[in-house]
Amino acid sequence: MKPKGVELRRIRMPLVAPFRTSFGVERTRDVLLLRVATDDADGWAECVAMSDPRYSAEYVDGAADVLTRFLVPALAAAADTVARLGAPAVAPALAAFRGHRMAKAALETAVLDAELRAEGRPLARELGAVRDRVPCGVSVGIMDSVGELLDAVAGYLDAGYVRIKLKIEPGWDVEPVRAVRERFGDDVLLQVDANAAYTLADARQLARLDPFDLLLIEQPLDEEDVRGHAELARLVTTPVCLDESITSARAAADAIAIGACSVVNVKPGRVGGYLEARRIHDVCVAHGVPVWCGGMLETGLGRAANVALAALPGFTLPGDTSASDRYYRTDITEPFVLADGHLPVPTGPGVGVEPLADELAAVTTATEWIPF
Ligand SMILES: CC(=O)N[C@@H](Cc1ccc2ccccc2c1)C(=O)O
Ligand SMILES: [Mg+2]
Repeated sequence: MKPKGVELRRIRMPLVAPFRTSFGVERTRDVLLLRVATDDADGWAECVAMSDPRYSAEYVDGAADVLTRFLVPALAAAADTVARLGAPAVAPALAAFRGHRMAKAALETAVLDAELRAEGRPLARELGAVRDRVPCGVSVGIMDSVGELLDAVAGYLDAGYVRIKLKIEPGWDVEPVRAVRERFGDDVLLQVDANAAYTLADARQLARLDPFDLLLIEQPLDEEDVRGHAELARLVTTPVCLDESITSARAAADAIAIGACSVVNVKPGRVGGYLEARRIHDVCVAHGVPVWCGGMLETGLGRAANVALAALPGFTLPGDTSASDRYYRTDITEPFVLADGHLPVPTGPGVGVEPLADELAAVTTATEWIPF
C-alpha cells in the first residue's frame, strides 16, 4: 500500500436548516475531502474544519494550505515507510509540523481507509468494535423561540433519536431546558453544549441547570481553561463533559486527573485521527470515564468512520452520530438512515462507504491533484 498522490477536493453542502451555536450560525458546509491514491486502493477522508476558526483554531482554507505546503509533501517523503508500516506511520511522518490536528486527521484517515480497503478489513474491525449498530443522539441548535425549539425536539424524538443535546449560551440555557423537561418529561436523555460560552463567574447560573437531571454539560468554559472546569465541577452537580479541550490522549489524562471532566466527547478530527481517538477511548475506559462520539456535521464519509468508532466498548453514551438527513437533503454517500434510534455500523472494507460519483460531482467546487 504505497501512497502515489493525494487529491484535495472542496465541496459545498447546504444544510437542511441553519444550525446556530454560541459561536455562530452555519448554513452551508464548505468541506475539504481528501483522496489518497495508492498502488493497491484509494482511501477517502473528510476534514472536519469549519470555514471560520470559531469552533477551534483550524479553518478549511488553512487546512488545505497546510496540507498542500507541508503535510502532503511530508507524506510523500515517507511513502516507503508508510507502505511498510501502514497508517500508524503517518502521524510520526507529520510530527515535525505542530498542531493542525484536523488536517492531519484527514490525511491519516485517508491512508487508513486505503490500507484497510486493500486488505478488505472494515474500520470497525480494525478499531475493536463490539457492536453492529449504535444508538444515536441529536444536537439541536439555538432557536429564535422556545416554541420553535420544542417543535424541533418533538420532530427528533418522533424520528427516534435516543438522546437530545441542546446548544446553550448566556440568555438561552435554563428556560429552554425547563421547557423541554416540562413538555417531554424526565425520562428523555437530555444534555447541553455551551461551546465554551461561559466563564467561572457564571457558575451560579450553570448550577440552575442542576435540578433538570441532565446527562452532562459539555464544554461550558474556554478550551484552555481546564482548571476552571475542575473548579466548576465542584460547584455544579451536572457532570462536566469536555469537547474542545480534549485534543489528545495526554490532554484527556490530564483533564481527568485534575477532575475537569467526568465524561469525554471524542472527535477523531479534533484529536488528529481515529488512532488517537482510540487511545483517548482507552485512557478514559481505564479511568472509568464514559465517552461518546461527537459530530462535526460530517457528510456520509466522516459519518461512516464515526459510527465505526462509536461501536467501541467505552462508547456507553449516545453520540451526535445523527442520520444524514439531520444535516443534508442529499448526502454524497448512501445516506445513513436512523432505524429504531440506531445507525448500522458499516461492514464494508475501510470506512465502508465511498462517494457517489454523481452526487460528489454536483457539490464539487474545486479539485487539486498532488502527485508524489
Ligand atoms: C453536532 C455538534 O454540535 N457539533 C459541535 C459543534 C459544531 C457546530 C457547528 C459546526 C459547523 C461546521 C462544522 C462543525 C461544527 C461543529 C459540538 O459538539 O460542539
Ligand atoms: Mg461540543
